[in-house]
Amino acid sequence: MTTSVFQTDKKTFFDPAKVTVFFVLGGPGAGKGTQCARLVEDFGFCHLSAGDLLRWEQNREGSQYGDLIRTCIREGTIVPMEVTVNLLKNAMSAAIAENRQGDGWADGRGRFLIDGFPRKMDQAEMFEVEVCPASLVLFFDTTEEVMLARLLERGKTSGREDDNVESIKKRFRTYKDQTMPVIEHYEKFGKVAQIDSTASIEEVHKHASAAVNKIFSS
Ligand SMILES: Nc1ncnc2c1ncn2[C@@H]1O[C@H](COP(=O)(O)OP(=O)(O)O)[C@@H](O)[C@H]1O
Ligand SMILES: O=c1ccn([C@@H]2O[C@H](COP(=O)(O)OP(=O)(O)O)[C@@H](O)[C@H]2O)c(=O)[nH]1
Repeated sequence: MTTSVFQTDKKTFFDPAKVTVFFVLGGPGAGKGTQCARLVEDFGFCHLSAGDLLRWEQNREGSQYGDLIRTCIREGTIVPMEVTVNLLKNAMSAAIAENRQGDGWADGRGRFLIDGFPRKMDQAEMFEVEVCPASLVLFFDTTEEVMLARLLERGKTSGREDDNVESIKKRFRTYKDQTMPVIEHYEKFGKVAQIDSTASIEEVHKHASAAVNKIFSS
């Protein structure tokens, strides 16, 4: 059976006013996923990686988007926003319906780290209209040299089709052209915490955790 990712239509199954969202951005291999895992331990976030959701949809039996997603990921381009935003919405609804326990999850509330999203201005706009505004963008920043080395190392075991030099170069280009303007947009609103992710995992985590704490204690 072919089921659509658009099952929530335009409605969300949760109260956006009760939801706290942090976007997590940075170049490919900057350390977004690694830091999200640590922040989940600290703050009880639900970590949703847009890339992981797309890979899941790509492999889902009956998905009409499998080929489209596979091509975009290999070419380092961005999957049309409707697909990604709806996957995120569905995953957020499911997390809230799970009745999670812990910090910030009582009474239909939820805390989300949305990792690797929004990668392009149109996605940011659609998410803010259809779901909710983000409280903060955690921006993990390092050099292409560092990211390349990390991705090639990760590629030895990740099994990801895009952890190879050719795809990585294309992802760097997309990041510069499409994602940097998103970060610049949020900077204008004072909503970016820029963290140098060249340092050790522990050191980067200290800064990320402090940035999140600042929001929750304000
Ligand atoms: N601060 C760090 N120092 C060294 N290696 C790191 C650091 N952060 C992440 N890594 C490693 O770099 C690779 C890419 O990190 P990952 O979190 O998957 O990046 P992203 O989600 O931004 O693509 C992984 O293999 C990870 O273990
Ligand atoms: O909102 C998103 C997030 C990811 N992707 C695609 O998924 C790939 C992998 O993204 P992920 O965040 O998993 O990896 P990263 O490149 O940050 O390591 C990207 O290059 C894009 O092709 C996308 O189209 N839209």
